[in-house]
Amino acid sequence: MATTEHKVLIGVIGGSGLYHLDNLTPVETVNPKTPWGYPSSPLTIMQLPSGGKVAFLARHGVGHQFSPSHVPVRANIAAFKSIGVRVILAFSAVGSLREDIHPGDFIIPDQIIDRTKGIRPATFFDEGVVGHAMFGDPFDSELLKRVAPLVKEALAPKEIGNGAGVHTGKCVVCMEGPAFSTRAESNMYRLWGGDIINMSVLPEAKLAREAEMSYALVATSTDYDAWRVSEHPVTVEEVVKTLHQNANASRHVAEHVLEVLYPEIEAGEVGSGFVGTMKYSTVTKAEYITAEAKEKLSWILPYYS
Ligand SMILES: CSC[C@H]1O[C@H](OP(=O)(O)O)[C@H](O)[C@@H]1O
Ligand SMILES: Nc1ncnc2[nH]cnc12
Repeated sequence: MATTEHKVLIGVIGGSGLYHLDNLTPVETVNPKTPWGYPSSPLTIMQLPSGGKVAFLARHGVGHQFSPSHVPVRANIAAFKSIGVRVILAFSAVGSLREDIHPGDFIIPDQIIDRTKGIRPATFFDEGVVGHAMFGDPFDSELLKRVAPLVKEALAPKEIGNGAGVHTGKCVVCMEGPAFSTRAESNMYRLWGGDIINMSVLPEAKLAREAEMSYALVATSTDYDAWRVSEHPVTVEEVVKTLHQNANASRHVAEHVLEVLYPEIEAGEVGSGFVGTMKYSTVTKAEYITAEAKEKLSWILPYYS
C-alpha cells in the first residue's frame, strides 16, 4: 500500500494539455506500485491555498507517452484509492458533436456511450471475485450538482473565462482511437444522442465506481470533430491549439472547484454516496473468494483486507 503523511481527499486527473497544476503548491510525490502496475505518472500531492491536499496525476504520463488505449487506468484508480482519495475530478479534451458547444466551452456530462473496442482492461472484478457495479448514472449525480455551478463561477470573470460557455446534462461518447472518427461515425454519434466525444472517460469512470469513489468529468471542447460539412475534420494541431488557449482557464477551474469542495468532502456532505455499494454488487460466494483476489481488492475496497 502507498503511504503519505498527508490527508488527501481529492484526486485530479489532468488530460491532454494539462500535465501539471502549477498554480498549486507541491508538497510530496508518491509513486505506488499497485497490483495493476504503476500509475501513468507519479501522484503529486498539492496544497490548496486553504491548506487541503489533493493529488494530481497526468493521464497520459507527463510526457504524454500513453495512448488512450494503453493508459494504466486500474493502477491510476488503485493508486488514488490507496492514499485515501474519495473524489476524482477528471479533466478531458473533447470534440463537440453539437453546433452550440463551441471550442473553448466547458462541459460537465452526465451520460456516456461506450464505443471502446474491448481491448482496455475495464474492471477490478475479472478474477477471483465477480461483481457487477451499478452504472446507469455513470457520474456521481450529487457531485455534478456541486461541480457545475463552481465551474461557471470560476469562468465568470471575462479575463479568465473569455466568454466560454458551460454545458450540463450532456452525453459523452468514448471512442477507442487513437485515430479520430470518420465523418460517418461522427454523424452516427449525433443521431445516437452524443454531444461530445473523447477517448478517455472509459474505463476511468467505471473503475472509479468499482472502487466506490465519486467521479466527475470536466471536459473542454477543442474542435467540432468530423461532422461539419463545411469544415475539414479534426486534426491534433487544432486540438492542441485550443488546449493551449484554455490551459489557464482549466487551472483556474480546478483551483476554484477544489477549494470549495474540499471542506464539503471532508465533512462527508459530498463524495461518499458510493461507499459500501460494491458489497451488494458482488455475487461470488465468500468461500470461493481466493486469498489472492482479496489481497488485490484490498487496494480499492478496505473490507477485503
Ligand atoms: C490529443 S487529441 C485526443 C486525446 O485528447 C483527449 O485526451 P484526454 O481525455 O486525456 O484529455 C482524448 O480523450 C484523446 O485521448
Ligand atoms: N474529436 C475528438 N475525438 C475524440 N477525442 C477527442 N479529443 C479532443 N477532440 C477529440
